[in-house]
Amino acid sequence: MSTDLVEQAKKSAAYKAVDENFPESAKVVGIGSGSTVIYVAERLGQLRNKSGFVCIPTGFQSKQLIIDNGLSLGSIEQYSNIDIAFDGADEVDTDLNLIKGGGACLFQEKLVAIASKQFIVVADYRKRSPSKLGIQWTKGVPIEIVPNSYAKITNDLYDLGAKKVILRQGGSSKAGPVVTDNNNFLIDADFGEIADPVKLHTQIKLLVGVVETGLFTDITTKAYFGEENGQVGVLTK
Ligand SMILES: O=C[C@H](O)[C@H](O)[C@H](O)COP(=O)(O)O
Repeated sequence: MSTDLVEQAKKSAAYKAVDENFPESAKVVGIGSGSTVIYVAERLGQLRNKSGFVCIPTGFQSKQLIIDNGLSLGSIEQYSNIDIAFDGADEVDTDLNLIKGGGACLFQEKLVAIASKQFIVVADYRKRSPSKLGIQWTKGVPIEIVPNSYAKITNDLYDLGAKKVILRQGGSSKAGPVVTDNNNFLIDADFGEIADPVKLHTQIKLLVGVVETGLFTDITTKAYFGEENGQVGVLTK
């Protein structure tokens, strides 16, 4: 698989999503996290009226994207009504449910997403599931947790039917677990193919110590997929 092809797919999806959805009247815009949304920020930075709206970040990387592209930075505390938000996804099912959090940013992403009138997903062709979640993205559902609850939650997730539960590690970049922008830990819990994402999200969310899950259900307005052939596919409810 060519890296150039994937990169071009991300860029095409992001540019088209901005061009087709960004309202001239938008005053508050949510900016997601990850490698695809880089192109959203780039495109927004090319707009003539870029000083006419404020951008709400979903984490450290997102904040840097806003600054680097000459956009105005605001906060969710100042602006809790967002006109439109753009974000990436790790997997999108045919009902526009998502798995997010592969880059450890899911909590702030969900806060911005649910505060937005329109939530537009941008992704490359590898993220599109032919049916349910858990088919394309097999690393598990990312779950942000309060650090000292990880052992208990790990057991609880197995009780809920998880096949594999991993406390995400920093790898060669950090000895020990990944720490999120909110100073929490992340668990990746593999449930295989997810028949009912709303039910699974609810069950996990009820566990003591869980801050948020990477299952985004009933939030997405549209998803843009950069395809291998250079086209962009759009999925709408
Ligand atoms: O935590 C990270 C976010 O949920 C990202 O939006 C997601 O992982 C997709 O990222 P990318 O665009 O790099 O595939």
